[in-house]
Amino acid sequence: MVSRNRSQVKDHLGSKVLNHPELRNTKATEYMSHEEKYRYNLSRATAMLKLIDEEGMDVNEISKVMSHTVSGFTTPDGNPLAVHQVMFVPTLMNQADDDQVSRWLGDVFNGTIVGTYAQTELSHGTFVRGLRTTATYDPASRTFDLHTPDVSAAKWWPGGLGTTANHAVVMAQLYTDGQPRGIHPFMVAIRDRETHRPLPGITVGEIGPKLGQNTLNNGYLLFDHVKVPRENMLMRNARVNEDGSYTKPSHQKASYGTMVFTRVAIALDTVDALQIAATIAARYSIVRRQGEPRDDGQEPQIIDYQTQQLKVLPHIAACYVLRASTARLWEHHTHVTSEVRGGDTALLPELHATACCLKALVTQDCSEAIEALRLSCGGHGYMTASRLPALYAYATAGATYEGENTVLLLQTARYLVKQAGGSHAPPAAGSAVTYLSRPADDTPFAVGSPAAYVAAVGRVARGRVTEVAAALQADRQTMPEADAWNQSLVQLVAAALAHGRYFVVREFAEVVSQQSSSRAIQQMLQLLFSVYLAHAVSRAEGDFITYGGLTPSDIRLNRRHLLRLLAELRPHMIPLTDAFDLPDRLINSTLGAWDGDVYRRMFEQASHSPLNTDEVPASFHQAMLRSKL
Ligand SMILES: CCCCCCCCCCCCC/C=C/C(=O)SCCNC(=O)CCNC(=O)[C@H](O)C(C)(C)COP(=O)(O)OP(=O)(O)OC[C@H]1O[C@@H](n2cnc3c(N)ncnc32)[C@H](O)[C@@H]1OP(=O)(O)O
Ligand SMILES: Cc1cc2nc3c(=O)[nH]c(=O)nc-3n(C[C@H](O)[C@H](O)[C@H](O)COP(=O)(O)OP(=O)(O)OC[C@H]3O[C@@H](n4cnc5c(N)ncnc54)[C@H](O)[C@@H]3O)c2cc1C
Repeated sequence: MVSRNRSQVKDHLGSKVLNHPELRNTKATEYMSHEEKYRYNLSRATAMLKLIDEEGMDVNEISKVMSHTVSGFTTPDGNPLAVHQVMFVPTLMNQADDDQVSRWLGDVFNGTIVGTYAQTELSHGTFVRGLRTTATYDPASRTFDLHTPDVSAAKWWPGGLGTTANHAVVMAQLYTDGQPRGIHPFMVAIRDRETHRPLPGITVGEIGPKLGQNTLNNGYLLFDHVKVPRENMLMRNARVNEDGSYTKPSHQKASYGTMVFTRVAIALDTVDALQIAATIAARYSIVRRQGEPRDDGQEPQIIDYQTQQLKVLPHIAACYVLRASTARLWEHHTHVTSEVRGGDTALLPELHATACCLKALVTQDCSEAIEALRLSCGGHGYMTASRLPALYAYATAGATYEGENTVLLLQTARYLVKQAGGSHAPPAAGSAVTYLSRPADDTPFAVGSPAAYVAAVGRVARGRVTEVAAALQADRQTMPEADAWNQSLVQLVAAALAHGRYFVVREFAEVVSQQSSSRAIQQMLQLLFSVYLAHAVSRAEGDFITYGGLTPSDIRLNRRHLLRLLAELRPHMIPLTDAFDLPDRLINSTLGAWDGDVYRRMFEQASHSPLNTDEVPASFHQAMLRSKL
């Protein structure tokens, strides 16, 4: 199929998904049991998978179908096949060798093999080198023995593992020739393909309810000396030969590639959730009137309160700014992955550093923003039917999975301090860290000049990174490395976030400067950028004084400037969120429908409460009257 651009894909999806015979009719899932919800979400996830197959979509198209905008409609409680699609299949494509790909991929695509990515264990998630599931090679039988030494080493969390998958890519400590070789991926059958019963030696099940995403079907998995053929170790990178000899991968962390891809996908996708939340809050803030009537006799629309503008409008600007940088990261990932497949891993360290940093920055910003948007809807934002709680649950999961955010920011910081100290290979042309080896940009700060703001954001990043690099270097002279690192953790995290912010604003500056199709669009992008920048300064005033070259007077001016910009943006709020092009059925919120008919929808959803079926529910007689006796 010919590759389509973003909006064509959206239109195409709009008709394909919203009119699909197995997907178009939705049910409210709030009152379903855990099992019913799972069945409902699984059957819709399966229909979606078939659609992807029928359409022959490429990875970019699949990323749109899997995006939260669409998957929130197809699988509102979490997609039990998400990890199959986003992690299991990409792991096979990138880490299995050609023979293995041809052996498995047919069955993956015809739906016989359904998989998960089983890495995290009960006692280890972050510290991957500490995983304790073992895979010990026996040259005599040419098999690996997969084993869980005790319950704390049980795999715990993999999505779809609970009751959906029949295979898993298992990350385990490889032992061969009597030597530990580190973490490697193994393709393991965990359930019978026909009966779906767990295979001998396998203990598997679902882990239980969570904050949200309850049909992701997260599971546990234990191995009791399960034999796996040699050919099931994924061998594109490292190899174990028949005699047990070991060939190292071309890059020490080659087997971490799936995590890099998924971090990039999560960063891109969490912006989708923010767009939905921003649309809901914007529409509600227009419809909702409350307060002392004004001269026209009407109570004010809540968006006309300055405080409400601050709660809502900067997050609309963030949707535009974060969308640009995450889309850029996605393209960059595609480029670096093809280089790596060709054997050139030079760009991998920086891709890893950028993916870690953006995944963390975006999920942190978006979950904080969605919570602010929920609060901006007052009491009604607390209702499930507003959709805001589920959007929050989705975004905040992204702050933990695929690398807990603090841990990921420390990975970025590690790269940055090495760059600042010159102890890493110099950055390639076009690198995002060249600013660290150049003099600081001394463009004077001026309220109203985006370029001056971008320069200040750059000075904050540079100042943060060089300061913590120097502190770390000094501490290293007097204490062990681990203690020196620990002394600087908080500042390292702040430095990585500041670097991420600089990356984001530079990318958007480029988008604004390259936009040439319409003057009006360029002006609107400039206004959005100004709001984002002024808000970024207002969130980190101390940093901008300490490192950014701003004076207390600049800070005061920026506060006023931000409020003026918000008033300027306010009339454009609805067109700017309409431009996300989200049909009501995809938004699925009582507060966020296009027609603004909020109160009727709220009543309508209340009518679904099973407690309203009878005037007096049976429970009253069973529980309350009895307790009076
Ligand atoms: C198709 C798109 C659709 C969009 C839809 C999106 C929907 C989203 C739904 C997805 C559902 C997600 C489900 C969630 C799944 C999971 O959570 S899977 C489990 C994920 N787990 C983690 O992320 C664990 C985090 N921990 C780590 O990654 C690592 O342990 C660590 C913190 C990076 C440390 O690793 P370790 O091996 O201990 O590192 P060191 O030995 O200390 O070495 C550090 C050096 O290695 C370099 N490095 C580390 N990682 C990478 C990498 N991935 N690539 C390249 N290089 C790497 C690092 O930079 C250091 O280099 P040097 O400084 O040069 O030494
Ligand atoms: C919804 C969901 C889905 C998931 N899906 C999967 C899946 O499909 N497959 C899979 O394998 N896993 C999955 N996971 C697991 C997930 O990847 C881990 O939970 C995540 O990587 C965090 O690891 P952890 O739980 O060990 O956190 P911990 O590392 O225990 O974090 C606890 C605290 O310790 C801090 N901390 C830990 N180490 C350091 C350090 N070195 N320096 C500073 N602070 C540190 C953290 O910052 C955090 O504050 C999923 C998790 C969730 C919530």
